[in-house]
Amino acid sequence: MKKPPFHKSVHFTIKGLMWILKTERNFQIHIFGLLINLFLIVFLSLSKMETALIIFCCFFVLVTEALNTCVEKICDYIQPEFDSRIGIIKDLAGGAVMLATISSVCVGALIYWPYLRLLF
Ligand SMILES: Nc1ncnc2c1ncn2[C@@H]1O[C@H](COP(=O)(O)OP(=O)(O)OP(=O)(O)O)[C@@H](O)[C@H]1O
Repeated sequence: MKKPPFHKSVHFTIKGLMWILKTERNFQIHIFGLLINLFLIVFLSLSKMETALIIFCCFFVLVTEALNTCVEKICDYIQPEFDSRIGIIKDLAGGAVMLATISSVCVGALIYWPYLRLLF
């Protein structure tokens, strides 16, 4: 198959992201989390390093959620019926999102705690 030109590849990628944004509830929740973090970054005037870490963590979770959705879609395509092997593959992909979320919450707590302690 002929490789599409660069601008077409970008278009397909954006199409994929718009699809997951419209259809996947968990991805929407993580986007909401990103927006809250962007607000806090501005509101608390975080340093460059803190901002970089927070943004990296938010996108780390979004990336794992997108990959988890890919795994789920592939599984549903190749095996729509109940299959314990498919179950463990899906559970593992979901586990990856959970690990990314736990590590991101830890980083967020370490960064935000000193600011929030001063506010309250
Ligand atoms: N074909 C299947 N065979 C066996 N177990 C399955 C199958 N499909 C789903 N499961 C089980 O149900 C769980 C949820 O799967 P589902 O495809 O509904 O994901 P989901 O609810 O959209 O998950 P997420 O919240 O991560 O997006 C899986 O983690 C797995 O344990």
